[in-house]
Amino acid sequence: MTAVGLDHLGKVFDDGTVAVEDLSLEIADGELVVFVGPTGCGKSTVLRLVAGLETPTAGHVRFGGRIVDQLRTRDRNVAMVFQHYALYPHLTVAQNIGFPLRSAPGVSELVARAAARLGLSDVLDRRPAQLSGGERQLVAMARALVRQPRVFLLDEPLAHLDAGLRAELRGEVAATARRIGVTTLYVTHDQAEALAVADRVAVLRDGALQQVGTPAEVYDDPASVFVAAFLGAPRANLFEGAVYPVDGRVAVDLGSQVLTLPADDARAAALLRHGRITVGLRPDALRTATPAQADGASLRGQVRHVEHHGHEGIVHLDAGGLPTPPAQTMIGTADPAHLAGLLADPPDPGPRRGVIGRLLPRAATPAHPRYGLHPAYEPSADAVPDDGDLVVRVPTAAGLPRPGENLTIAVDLDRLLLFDSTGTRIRAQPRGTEAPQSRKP
Ligand SMILES: Nc1ncnc2c1ncn2[C@@H]1O[C@H](COP(=O)(O)OP(=O)(O)OP(=O)(O)O)[C@@H](O)[C@H]1O
Repeated sequence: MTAVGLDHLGKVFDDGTVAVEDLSLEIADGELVVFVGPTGCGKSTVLRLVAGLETPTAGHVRFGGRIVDQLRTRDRNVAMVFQHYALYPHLTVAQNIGFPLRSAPGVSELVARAAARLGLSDVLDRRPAQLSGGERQLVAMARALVRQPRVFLLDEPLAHLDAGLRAELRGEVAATARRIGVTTLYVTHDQAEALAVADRVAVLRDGALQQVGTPAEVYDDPASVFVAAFLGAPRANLFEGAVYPVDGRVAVDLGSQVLTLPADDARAAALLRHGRITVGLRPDALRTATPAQADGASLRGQVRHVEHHGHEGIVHLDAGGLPTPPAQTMIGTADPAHLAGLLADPPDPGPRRGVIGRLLPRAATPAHPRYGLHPAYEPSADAVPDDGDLVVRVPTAAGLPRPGENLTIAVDLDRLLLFDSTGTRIRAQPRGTEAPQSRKP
């Protein structure tokens, strides 16, 4: 078993496609790291580089401290399982699992052990056609593990299974990798699967590592708006916001509603350096409240629709927020020059005019003295699109609201996620480094 090191790893294909860019990561012996990201972000290429199926154009791959760039795949002792595995239809399960060992001594014992690890002991005499899809996938894994590889590479191993089986098997896959203690790199585009199985999650975007951490770290403490948006379902609510000081507090203006943080909030000083921000609210950082409980940490909204999920409802509210453009969350950061051009010269006519119109500077008011770009919610403009909804989880036991109802939503301010215009998280500052305007008189 082996620690795996990726040192400034890069892969540019002959046609110029940059699949992996300057990726550095240390994966501990026996650790299970899941690479997750949208399609085309370079996940599979990372696995292929580790396996030796591709040659890096920059950087190195290390196994146990030794650079393995020159080693051929078969000399690296890695086992790979792909989404589309191929079992031999005319061989039994036992013969399929033992196939990589051919006639090595002790095959039947090794096969029995690998089968037992994956719960396949009772089906060893069957042929693949007599197995379920999930069992076939487990046979492919057992076959990969029977050679006792140094590194286990799984590329979307469950992607072709239906959702129920996927959820069932992902626990089994993770448990098996941990039981064997083999260092595992696991690729998926399914964020729920990543959070469920990983020791650490590595989030990739456009070939570059965005963040790596335990599932709790990347979910609760995302480094960027992309990571916040990519991980979690329902997705984090993301709204455009403006920040300014007001009455000794810091206002986070969502256009038609304002959240306020006390000036001594550890994030206040950093926040006040940004006029416009993106505000992230995870649905589980919100809960319904009575109007009497409302203070600076609440929002109001009218229920648009409710999805019943058995134990809970997912409630969509119109809270008047202006959604963060997808370009900023999922595809790329909006180019400020491009945005400035649009603001100066909005396209006319067109469906985007309403949205851009709401971004245009509005007249300064005493409450908004310093910043021109407030996301003003204009009821007279185009209807707010559905993706501007505030999404909240409500336990079914508490009784689900009905469309049209007006709700007060308490916001857990400690879990308010704030991002600057480049999508980078605005974090609390260590004491003593606050900007002058946030200091108490
Ligand atoms: N042989 C190749 N030649 C040129 N470009 C390639 C090659 N293989 C992959 N790419 C490109 O490299 C990028 C990363 O591909 P990769 O398969 O690693 O992504 P991925 O994150 O695994 O995607 P998916 O989730 O869709 O499998 C993509 O833009 C892809 O089109």
